[in-house]
Amino acid sequence: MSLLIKICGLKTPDMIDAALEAGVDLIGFVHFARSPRHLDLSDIGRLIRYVDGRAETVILTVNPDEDLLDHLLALDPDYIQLHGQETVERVAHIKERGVKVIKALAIGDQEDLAKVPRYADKADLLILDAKAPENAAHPGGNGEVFDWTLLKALDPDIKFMLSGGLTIDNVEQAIRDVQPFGLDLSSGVEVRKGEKDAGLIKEFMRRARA
Ligand SMILES: O=C(O)c1ccccc1NCC(=O)[C@H](O)[C@H](O)COP(=O)(O)O
Repeated sequence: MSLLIKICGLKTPDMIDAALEAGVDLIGFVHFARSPRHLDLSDIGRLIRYVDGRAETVILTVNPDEDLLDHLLALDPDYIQLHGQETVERVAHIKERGVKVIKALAIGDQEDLAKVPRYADKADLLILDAKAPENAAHPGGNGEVFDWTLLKALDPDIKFMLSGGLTIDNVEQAIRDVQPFGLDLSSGVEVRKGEKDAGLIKEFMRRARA
């Protein structure tokens, strides 16, 4: 089965077109004010309508309260991605609202693996991402790679998307070494923080699918 690939932090119809042409499966929009990829609700709604079912759509947010969740669900994304400290119970509750949930977990050391099986049982998709540096303004999208060898200790039946610092230079090695179910990336296909590049998207996808 081919790898499931998500690109996060798309902001314009042009870049959505580039991602769709390159064969990206999941298009991610960031709703987190401190991020250079942040979009307000009306822009996210407009871009979800632009995608119009040509790929699945994801709204990424961090520790959303019920009020924000109501607004996000009204935009009718395929997935909500939770990139904060949301509990397993919170994941289950959000799924009960009738949307698929992606849970991102930060992996920095062996201890971080302990929580993975519980979330894997509840979330529709799991992203294993690098821990953000201490002074980071946002918990993801920092271009940091974590030690992939940690994942050797994980139950091989757990499906996850590998994330954190993926680029055209390391994607082939990542696939070879980790053999993930999917890939998730953001800054690796940007020329500046928050600015995606069609050529990098195309080349990343070519190498990932090769
Ligand atoms: O991308 C952001 O700006 C962001 C802000 C707040 C929370 C999460 C965020 N991104 C999460 C993602 O899904 C990224 O794709 C993932 O962290 C990998 O990012 P990168 O290392 O830049 O490829």
